[in-house]
Amino acid sequence: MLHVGNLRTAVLNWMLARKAGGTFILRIDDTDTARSEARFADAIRRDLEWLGLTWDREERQSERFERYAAATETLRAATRVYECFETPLELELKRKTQLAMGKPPVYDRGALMLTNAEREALRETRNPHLRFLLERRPIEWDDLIRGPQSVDGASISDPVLYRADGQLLYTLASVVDDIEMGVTHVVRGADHVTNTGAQIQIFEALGAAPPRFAHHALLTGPQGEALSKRLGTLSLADLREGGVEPAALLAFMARLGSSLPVEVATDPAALVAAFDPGQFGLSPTRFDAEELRLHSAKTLRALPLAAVADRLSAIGVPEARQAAFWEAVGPNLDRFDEAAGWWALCREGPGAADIPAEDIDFVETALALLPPRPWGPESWGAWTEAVKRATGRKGRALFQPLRRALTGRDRGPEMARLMPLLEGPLPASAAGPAGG
Ligand SMILES: Nc1ncnc2c1ncn2[C@@H]1O[C@H](COP(=O)(O)OP(=O)(O)OP(=O)(O)O)[C@@H](O)[C@H]1O
Repeated sequence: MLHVGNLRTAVLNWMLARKAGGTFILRIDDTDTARSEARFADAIRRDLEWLGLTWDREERQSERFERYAAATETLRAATRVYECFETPLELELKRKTQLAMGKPPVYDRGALMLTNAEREALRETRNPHLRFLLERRPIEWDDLIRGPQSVDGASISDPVLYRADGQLLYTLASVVDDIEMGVTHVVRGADHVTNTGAQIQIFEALGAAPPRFAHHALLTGPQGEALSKRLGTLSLADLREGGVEPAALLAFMARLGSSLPVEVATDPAALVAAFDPGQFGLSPTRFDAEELRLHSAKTLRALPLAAVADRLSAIGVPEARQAAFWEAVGPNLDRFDEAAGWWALCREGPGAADIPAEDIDFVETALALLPPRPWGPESWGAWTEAVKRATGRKGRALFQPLRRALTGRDRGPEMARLMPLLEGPLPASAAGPAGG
């Protein structure tokens, strides 16, 4: 399930591709046959579609195993891969010993020291895993976000390409794909910087020029704590169910931690046009779900009718009433699903008026002064003026009970706009339940 951190990667890649007029590829990394299920890929597609992050091509790694095997043979012929037999426990022990001696925990290439006889003996009892042999030299690239980068090949462990159970890992598969699919730019989180050093050598060993890389800062929680998939509330599915507007989430992700402000942007083309990877900083970017919710409410209120017409139809607002309804109710919403309650009020009335005892006589008088329907934009002003003259009440003491009588609520849309939409039955009397 995608979370906001993964989404950050998707949004930046999408903007880069769209701005350059390039091709945005959705690549499903499903080489782990045990863990890969169609429902996860479906959820990813659903999340991206919800946000409008359309892709031009889809590729699945599970259909390309023979390509990865061919690349492995190329590396084998060039003696750039070697078999290792250590168990995870043995590797952990080596790491601990190195750390205890104050050494960096880099794989010691013990497998290269084995004699043929030792190797044969190990093969009898263990399945090997396969490592890529790094050249121990500095690896350099000009990162589109981080600027000139250098990773020392001697400071990283030879990366594992295939695990002992035969499972192919992302490190090799993604390089092979990038070469064969003509990938020009790889944008991903800063957790991949070291990995990029290793992968650049794999590109070169396969005779290909590496693509351009951009590593964005990782998102953290509001207190700087790490985000992880396990923080369920930050999955896209949960944000969607929590009423976050897709346009708001997109704009938030497109700008957070950049030199441009997070603004209400109901048209993604504007975000794409202003995008430049150089605008993003290196320090971790704080993500605050509460800020996102506020930004979402602001975005929702700014959405034009055309952007919400389908959803208004879905809650039963007829086309002819949509413009007036959205004008009245839209500016008052925090999340779209609240609109259904307001539409129910328009259709069905407020139900029991539930007027406080001290206001019952006042509301009784007021209801008798209601102008006849149909109500227009002037009706609220005319009614409240008449009630004011008849009762002498003014300000909050005048308006609040009248709002409550007509809507059953103490807060809500501007009454002058809402009143013409109220078609449902009104309270028959201030004290009793709604009448016909
Ligand atoms: N907190 C984060 N902030 C920004 N980007 C992130 C964050 N976490 C992951 N990413 C990015 O999301 C992309 C997908 O990464 P990956 O599948 O490893 O996600 P993950 O959530 O870290 O997964 P896992 O829990 O399986 O390690 C990568 O580009 C990675 O850098």
